Amino acid sequence: MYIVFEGIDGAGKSTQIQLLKQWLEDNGFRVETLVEPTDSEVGKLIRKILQRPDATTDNVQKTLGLLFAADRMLIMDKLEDKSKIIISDRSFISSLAYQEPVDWIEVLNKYAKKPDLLVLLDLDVKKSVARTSGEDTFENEEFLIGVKDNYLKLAKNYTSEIIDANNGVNKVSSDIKKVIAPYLGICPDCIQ
Ligand SMILES: Nc1ncnc2c1ncn2[C@@H]1O[C@H](COP(=O)(O)OP(=O)(O)O)[C@@H](O)[C@H]1O
Ligand SMILES: Cc1cn([C@H]2C[C@H](O)[C@@H](COP(=O)(O)OP(=O)(O)O)O2)c(=O)[nH]c1=O
Repeated sequence: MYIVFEGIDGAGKSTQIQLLKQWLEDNGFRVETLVEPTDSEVGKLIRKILQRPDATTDNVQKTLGLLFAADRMLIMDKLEDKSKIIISDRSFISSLAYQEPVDWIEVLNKYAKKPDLLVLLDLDVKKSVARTSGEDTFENEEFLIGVKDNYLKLAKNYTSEIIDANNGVNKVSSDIKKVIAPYLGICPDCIQ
């Protein structure tokens, strides 16, 4: 099963993926976690470009769209592993939410694997900006308001669960477990 966590910067993806991984392993599942951008040569270049002051300009955004698509091709084989649950921190859906024009981004990601389940952590933009160091020029309110709206529209195109990420860590984690349990045959009532 390929599960993708999405959400704006600082939504709690990394935090929740670690908690979910531990819980699934405690329930007897084998789990592998991935992150986009990856730690490949392409991913490293992306992280460098993200810190440019002009990262949100049209041309740099189009460059990033190309690079993100190239970067994720390097992990496509890992997503086919049926022996474990793959949980990814971001996916091509991030490109559809952050970059534009969407029709071009869709073509670039034609060969990207679609998730069996999209978990969208929906966080207020003000909390996102407060939580992130503001390193990447993406982490500004006006830009992230658009990204948040894009995610809510995109979620309708996939098997998805939208989680209120404004709650405390444990409440968010419990909400995630409750919605994921049925997909994996775990009894929801067994969850604290
Ligand atoms: N539910 C939460 N409430 C308050 N702070 C949180 C919550 N979840 C995560 N954080 C904090 O917000 C920051 C971003 O969390 P992180 O899991 O790295 O988000 P993401 O991976 O989506 O960027 C971290 O400092 C983390 O400790
Ligand atoms: C994977 C991906 C990420 N991004 C953006 C989202 C983030 O701002 C940044 C990735 O940095 P990241 O370290 O993932 O930030 P965070 O975990 O706080 O979201 O790149 C895109 O714009 N398109 C993409 O396809």
